[in-house]
Amino acid sequence: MLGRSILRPLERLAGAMRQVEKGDYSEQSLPPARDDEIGRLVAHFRTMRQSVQESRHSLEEKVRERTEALDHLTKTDPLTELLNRRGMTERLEAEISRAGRNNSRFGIVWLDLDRFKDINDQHGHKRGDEALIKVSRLIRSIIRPYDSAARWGGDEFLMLLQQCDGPALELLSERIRAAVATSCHVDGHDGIPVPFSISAGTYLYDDGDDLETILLRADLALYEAKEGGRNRVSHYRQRGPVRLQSR
Ligand SMILES: Nc1nc2c(ncn2[C@@H]2O[C@H](COP(=O)(O)OP(=O)(O)OP(=O)(O)O)[C@@H](O)[C@H]2O)c(=O)[nH]1
Repeated sequence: MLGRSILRPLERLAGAMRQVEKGDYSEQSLPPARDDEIGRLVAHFRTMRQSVQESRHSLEEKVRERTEALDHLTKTDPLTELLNRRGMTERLEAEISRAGRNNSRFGIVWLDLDRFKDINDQHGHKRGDEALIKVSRLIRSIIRPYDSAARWGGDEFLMLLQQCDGPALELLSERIRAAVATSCHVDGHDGIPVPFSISAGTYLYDDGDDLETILLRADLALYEAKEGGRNRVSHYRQRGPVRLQSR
């Protein structure tokens, strides 16, 4: 009698508690509802289990949100809010394996402000920062929604253009160069606008390329654009030397 009415219900309740301890909030076979102390104990347990489950869920949700925010921060450049080098490296690596799987191609534009040191030296670091922000906004307004842009460091920007071919890469990089040259400036002394320009090197992914090769070749093209006189875009050609594209 004592066993059936008291000990067995208490054993079932203890079993249900152990389940909750293990993180299992499913409806355990609790003793049936009854109007006595055991029944009230079971009812309290149900309420407590629900409240523990809700708190845990909300805590997990907060941790997930914070982790996402932190992840975003570690991959974002604070000045321009573009990706930083780390964020872009991750995208590039993902794109390289996607291109390998799908036999698709993508393009890289490596862009660098021309004589940026002079802007800093003559008009101040704040104006230099403004120039970087202007370039970043312009890039964002020109690339397509599924492309990515990063501030690679200092006055260098890197763009990843998905599903790209040679003509599209040339068109887009040239559009960015021309837009900076015609519409970007910093406010110089006495409010006189001081225009500035960028140089860019491009590279189109080829089968089997790794990250290092891609970056090296885009950088080589950029170097050629600088050597060629700046305010120009140079395209690295597969199986051949870099050829300069004139303005
Ligand atoms: N305002 C500002 N300047 C920066 C920042 N990061 C790097 N720089 C400056 O960017 C300049 C980069 O100049 P360089 O790459 O050496 O060369 P450049 O003057 O742009 O000349 P070319 O690239 O040869 O055309 C340096 O003076 C850095 O101090 C930044 O966050 N803000």
